[in-house]
Amino acid sequence: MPRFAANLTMMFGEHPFVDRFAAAARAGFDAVEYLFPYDFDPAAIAGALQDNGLTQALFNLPPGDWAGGDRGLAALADRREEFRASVRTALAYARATGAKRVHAMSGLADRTDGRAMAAYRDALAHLCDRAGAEGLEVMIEPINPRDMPGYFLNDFNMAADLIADLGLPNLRLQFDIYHRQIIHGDVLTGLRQLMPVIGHVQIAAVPLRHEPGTGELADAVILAELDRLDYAGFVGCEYRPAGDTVAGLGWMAAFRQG
Ligand SMILES: O=C(O)C(=O)[C@H](O)CO
Ligand SMILES: [Mg+2]
Repeated sequence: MPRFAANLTMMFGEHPFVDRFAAAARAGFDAVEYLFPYDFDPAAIAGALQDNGLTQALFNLPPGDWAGGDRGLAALADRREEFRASVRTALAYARATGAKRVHAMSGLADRTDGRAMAAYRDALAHLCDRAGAEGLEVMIEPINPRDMPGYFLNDFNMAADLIADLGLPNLRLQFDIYHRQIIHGDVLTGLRQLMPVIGHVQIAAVPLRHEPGTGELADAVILAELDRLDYAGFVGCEYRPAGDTVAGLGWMAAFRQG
């Protein structure tokens, strides 16, 4: 049975961010993820987790100036020191919350640019070293170019090759089923081939990124395949509810019963 984590950036938007933890717990989740906790004190996030009996599955490193268009820093050759500062910040939140994995967004850069690739490799080596010393895994996630034009890591084969080539023991793939379907399709084969390097999975319907089961994929078959492959990690529910979050959770009950 997949262990679902509510994505509090996208779900439970009916509530202010800090109240989404309680809402997720009331809805039956025992784990959460989100993009960025940095508007809040680490102790406040840790308290919200503890008060509601929740595990922190994943969160992202600071992405740079998100409102200004940044989508991560790792592949940005001119932002090396800022990236390294973002590592220190993220690790402080991981320590406070007990999170065991972080996602480093690559940023917007041309994947054929050798300087960007060198910066990315250097950034991942640095992050994996610092995170590994604290028992954490580092995720990299291919993101589809329709949602994020110009994103450096936009291909699952590129991510898998990089993980193999870098050989960093705690560098893993974040397999977002939504992005996989848009970039390549062939979701089940991708899961079967890449399972040895997958550290986190996320799910949403394609193409509208609403509740699983409402799009073009057989999401129940995909989730059953994760069980068949003995995937023991989290499945982040990184979708935008079509309406009220709780009213839209029927897909999960049906899956659990099925
Ligand atoms: O967009 C996604 O799919 C993510 O998981 C990132 O963390 C943020 O864009
Ligand atoms: Mg994702």
